[in-house]
Amino acid sequence: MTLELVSKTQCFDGSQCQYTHRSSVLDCAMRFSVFLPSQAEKDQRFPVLYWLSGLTCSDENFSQKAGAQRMAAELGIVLVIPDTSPRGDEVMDDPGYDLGQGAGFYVNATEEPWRAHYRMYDYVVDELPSLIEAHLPVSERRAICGHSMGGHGALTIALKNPARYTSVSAFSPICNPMACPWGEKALGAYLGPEKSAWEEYDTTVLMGRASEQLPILVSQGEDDPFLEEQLKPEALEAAASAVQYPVRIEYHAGYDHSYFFIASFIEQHLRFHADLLLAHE
Ligand SMILES: N[C@@H](CCC(=O)N[C@@H](CS)C(=O)NCC(=O)O)C(=O)O
Repeated sequence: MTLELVSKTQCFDGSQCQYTHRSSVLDCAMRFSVFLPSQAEKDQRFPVLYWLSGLTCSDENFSQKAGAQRMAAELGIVLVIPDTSPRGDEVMDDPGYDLGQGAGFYVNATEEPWRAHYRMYDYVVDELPSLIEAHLPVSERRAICGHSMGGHGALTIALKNPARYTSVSAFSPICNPMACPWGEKALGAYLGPEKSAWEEYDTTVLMGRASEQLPILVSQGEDDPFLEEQLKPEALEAAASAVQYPVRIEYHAGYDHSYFFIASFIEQHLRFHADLLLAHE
């Protein structure tokens, strides 16, 4: 597997980079972004925080709007920001913003016409970390965080793979995709009508099946227009309390669903992960 550097920009004495590569899992060319703290060029290996973005995003939204680089540079954490779906002319798409390209939902699709390329779960869990760990100055300590659809991705991936991550956090996650319009549309298309297949990608269900508990932090804006219909943090609270899974859910008055909210609390999330990522290094 080879990586091609497409851009490198100095930022807080480190570098903000974009790479492309051929993904064998997704069977298409993919681009992702990475922030490397300055010390990363001096033979040190750094832990990684994977960021999963939401609907309509590419690797650029978080890189350009969250303002995460200053703290990542100070803490000594590499940020890896994948795209949100397979891409390209040969990849199936949908006219809606909430299905197809930009809306991969971090699942492995089993249904036609999606199954050929839409395998974002395997891409984020296996292929991308293998690539990053083979080519960049990183350790095997990983944490994962995301927003909205990406918050759903981060939580489900961490719950299914607790040994791979030190910690997980989410901004405004889709907590119960089996019971909201975004989730019903995407899971129905990618996984088919059988709802037992959807359970594999629903945080509220996976929480009840977890054999190991990871530290979880969730931040939610109270003025988020998607809060009641799509995000349903109360379903996550109920699922967590039913199995005594200690989830820290913090509500913030006045904040909406945008990157202005993320920018306001990203330092807290980075410090939360740093405490665990750097604890046993
Ligand atoms: N109708 C909205 C829904 C999509 C949306 O709100 N996307 C969120 C994630 S769920 C986002 O991060 N948008 C990109 C941005 O704010 O930079 C749109 O088309 O932008």
